[in-house]
Amino acid sequence: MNKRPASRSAKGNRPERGNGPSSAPPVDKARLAARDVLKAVRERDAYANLVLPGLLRDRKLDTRDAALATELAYGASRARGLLDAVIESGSGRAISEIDGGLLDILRLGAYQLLRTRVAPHAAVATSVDLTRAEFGSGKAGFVNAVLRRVSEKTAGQWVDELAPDAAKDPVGHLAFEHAHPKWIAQAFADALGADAAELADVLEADDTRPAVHLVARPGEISAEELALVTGGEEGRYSPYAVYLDGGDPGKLDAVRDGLAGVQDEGSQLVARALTLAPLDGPDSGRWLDLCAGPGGKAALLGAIAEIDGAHVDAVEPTPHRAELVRKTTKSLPVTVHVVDGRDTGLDGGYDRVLVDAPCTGLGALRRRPEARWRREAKDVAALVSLQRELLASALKLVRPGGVVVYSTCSPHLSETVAVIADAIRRYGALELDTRTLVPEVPGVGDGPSVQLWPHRHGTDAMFMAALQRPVS
Ligand SMILES: C[S@@+](CC[C@H](N)C(=O)[O-])C[C@H]1O[C@@H](n2cnc3c(N)ncnc32)[C@H](O)[C@@H]1O
Repeated sequence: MNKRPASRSAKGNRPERGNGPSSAPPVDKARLAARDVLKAVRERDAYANLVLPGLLRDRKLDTRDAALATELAYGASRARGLLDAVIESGSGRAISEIDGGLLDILRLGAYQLLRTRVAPHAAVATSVDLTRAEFGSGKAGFVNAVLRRVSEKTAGQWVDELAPDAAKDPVGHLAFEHAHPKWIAQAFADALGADAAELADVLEADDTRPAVHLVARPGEISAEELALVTGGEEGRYSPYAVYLDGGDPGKLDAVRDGLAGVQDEGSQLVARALTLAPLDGPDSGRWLDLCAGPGGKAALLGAIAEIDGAHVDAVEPTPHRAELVRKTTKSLPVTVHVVDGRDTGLDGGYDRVLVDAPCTGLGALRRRPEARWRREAKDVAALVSLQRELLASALKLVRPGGVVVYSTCSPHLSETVAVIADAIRRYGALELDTRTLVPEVPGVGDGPSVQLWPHRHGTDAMFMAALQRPVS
């Protein structure tokens, strides 16, 4: 099991009183913030990465406390399945029998014990303090007893004791060890195919905080200039990408002024591939983004369209997401349509159509800490039928000889190659060698489609395939 980077011990964290009895001992700000994130995720299905930043701001946590709160909140959210198995074993109770408020604290404590270098006594003591402050001494005794039992074994020993047998169920074993639901680990193994030996690396990459990727808007600023003004590093693959080590990209002048945006390099490659795809016949400049919200790819397509003298119609049925597309594409040759991509009412004849389909998002789990425990295998079927309908609609809207690029931020085979195979069978679309549209990127699979991976490329696990509508 991987060890997280050093986290500071409880000592030195500035204490704060919880909501409990005034005689309760103080609890530190960072752990209280992390606990409140776990609580929001559990009680109101909140997204950890949306709750935490506001909370850090409102409570004015200093840099060190904010870093610890982030590490604990995100880490415990990601590792939930593993932590719960250990807590069940340590408490002798099913998770469903443990009060939710105590469970948040136990998860936080177990995470510190198993996956950080926080001193065990500090992990236990701060959890007990937090419990006593909020729930009283009786419950604090329970938390103390459970965490002491958790601390009796290392992470590796817990895995040896609780994970499925590696010889009989290798995927189940790795899934447990790397804190992923087995169905997701299996989906990754299926997509890796002959390279399934890389499964541990993919799972590990999901637990690694991704670098911030910026996109330098073509026509506004070059990646070289953006790297210079931000102190970042030019991307390896996309000519528009710049990597940042950290910090708040929203505070960068280039982002505030609209010269650059935050966008995973894989997404940049997808939008660019659409503009590079060979057409049968001339490009009249009619481009369509059929699933545009919140507008990351539409903005890059719009910027390239401006240079190429083209125009982008951007479709998004959800009004508030359509508004986001409008904001990101302001002053670009992009028209937003708040309609369903399956029935747009738009005139066909487009040269290039992007279907960046709604999907399980399994390829972007590193960005959404709790997402892996929220998604269920049964979600896939409904998404696949929507994906097929959207791709069918795109193939009607594109002109003969025009190109549709279908993409997902998921490597799940049902959402990727199976959707493409279905479209080829039903509509006679011709599949292009999509690898030629990302010529600088190695290791994208055996083709004709392209699969990117976080552990190989540092991008989200984006899939893309280019289909051409036959001329006759
Ligand atoms: C993966 S996101 C697209 C991300 C976007 N291309 C970007 O780069 O920012 C999928 C989008 O499809 C939208 N969507 C869902 N159902 C749709 C439908 N029936 N027609 C068109 N878009 C749909 C979702 O609201 C969501 O905004």
